[in-house]
Amino acid sequence: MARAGEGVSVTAEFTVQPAHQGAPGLAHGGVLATALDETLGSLNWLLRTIAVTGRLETDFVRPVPVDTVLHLDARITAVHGRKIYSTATGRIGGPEGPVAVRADALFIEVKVDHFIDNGRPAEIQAAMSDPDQVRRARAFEVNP
Ligand SMILES: CCCCCCCC(=O)SCCNC(=O)CCNC(=O)[C@H](O)C(C)(C)COP(=O)(O)OP(=O)(O)OC[C@H]1O[C@@H](n2cnc3c(N)ncnc32)[C@H](O)[C@@H]1OP(=O)(O)O
Repeated sequence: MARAGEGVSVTAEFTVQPAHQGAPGLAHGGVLATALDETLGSLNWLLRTIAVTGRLETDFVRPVPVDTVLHLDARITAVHGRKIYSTATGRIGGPEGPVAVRADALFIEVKVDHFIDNGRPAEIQAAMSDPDQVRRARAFEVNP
């Protein structure tokens, strides 16, 4: 779940499942990076801008055990032309708990052609014939 906050910021929660393990009992770093990327990416939806991740710099500060709820907090730090700079933290033990992961990101605004030109034709066709498909696949509600 993601919740829109003051300014252009979001909070989200991600629960680490057994399928997300890297080392036994611990979250894989790539999965945690994905949780950060998804949370940061949802900021662009609030800007109503289509953008893709250009750069994602991740710090892994503490190991994150399976069943942990990662409390994510992301915000836009700057927008310059097509470049959207943002930053996020993931805390454990509660929204005010210690930081386990953090990331700085640069998203680049793209035209919808980016996906039409580069995506696989079958999925592009399916998305074109049912525009709500993407919304359902990425289903999150803002401040439900
Ligand atoms: C609608 C659903 C969206 C869901 C998104 C979910 C998030 C994701 O996982 S996205 C998938 C992962 N990301 C990708 O696949 C992106 C792949 N990369 C690309 O397609 C291209 O490199 C792309 C579009 C980012 C940039 O290419 P292009 O449009 O030619 O822009 P380009 O002119 O090179 O760069 C624009 C500016 O960004 C800067 N920039 C681009 N990439 C980077 C980078 N990695 N690091 C730093 N700066 C960068 C450039 O220096 C340039 O800056 P300036 O305007 O100051 O000169």
